[in-house]
Amino acid sequence: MLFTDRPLRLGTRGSPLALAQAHMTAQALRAAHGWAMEAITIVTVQTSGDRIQDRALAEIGGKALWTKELDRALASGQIDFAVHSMKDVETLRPDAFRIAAMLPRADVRDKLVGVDGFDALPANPIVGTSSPRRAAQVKRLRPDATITLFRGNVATRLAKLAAGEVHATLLAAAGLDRLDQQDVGTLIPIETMLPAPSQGAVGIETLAANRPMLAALDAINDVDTCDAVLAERAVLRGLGGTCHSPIAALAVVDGDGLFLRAEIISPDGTETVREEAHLPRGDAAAAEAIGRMLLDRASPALRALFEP
Ligand SMILES: NCc1[nH]cc(CCC(=O)O)c1CC(=O)O
Repeated sequence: MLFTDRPLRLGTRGSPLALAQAHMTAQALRAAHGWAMEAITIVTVQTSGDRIQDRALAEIGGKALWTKELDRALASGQIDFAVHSMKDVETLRPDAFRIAAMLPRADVRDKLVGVDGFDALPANPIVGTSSPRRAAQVKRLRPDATITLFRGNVATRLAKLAAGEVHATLLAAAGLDRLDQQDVGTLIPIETMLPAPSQGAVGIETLAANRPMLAALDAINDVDTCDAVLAERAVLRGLGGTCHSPIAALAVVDGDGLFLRAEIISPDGTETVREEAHLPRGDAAAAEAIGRMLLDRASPALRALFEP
């Protein structure tokens, strides 16, 4: 039985990927609780990140580009819960909100789209990405590459590639899979490109005070995904980093604990600092310490990228 006398309103961004993730979330909840189709209504909310398409997000510098408007809708009661790509959620969230569940994580890897591999790129290739992490990792592999700013949703980026604006671009396998475009691009091994913290994870947020909603969401929480993603986000916190910093981190469940890999990379790709560690699950302090260790071992120039 639904705990309200009206449908629950699930807030999401309006991009095709966000909508696909919202439908997955609604489906998981209906299946877990035996709810009817009508039990959940999807409400789209435009975010600042969706609206601003012509500048690098790192340049805008504003926080919470993908979450602010959804937060407001949650706080004002326009929606009951919200779905996010965890990769786009800031590491420090207001106390009033709670990430109550994560769906089982999808493929965490990046894909190279446009050519079959980095070796197949021509000399002095042009690669489109707006991710500082991907840009730095590409420069590490191909110092002759020029990075060009590439924003917009997955379809927009694929159209720019098809129009010949760049030789290649990078996209998350998770996003392509959820858009039913699993044939696009070539998977890059994590040893070559360690993914962004939280890549491939979908999080569902509600108000910390909304107990029935928290309980309903708990039924669809994937604990392994949640523990891994929380550790990756703790590394980010330890570094003082944001999604605008060249940081990669991936935790995977390993026996009773987690195996965590993390790296920071200079924008020109010439300096990489890496750490690997086995951690207990739920030990945020240990994961934050990995972030600080990376900084301690970085050159002053690289460290400066993380100073507020
Ligand atoms: N920054 C945009 C964004 N946020 C989440 C994903 C993909 C899905 C995911 O990582 O869960 C993407 C697109 C991309 O990086 O290709």
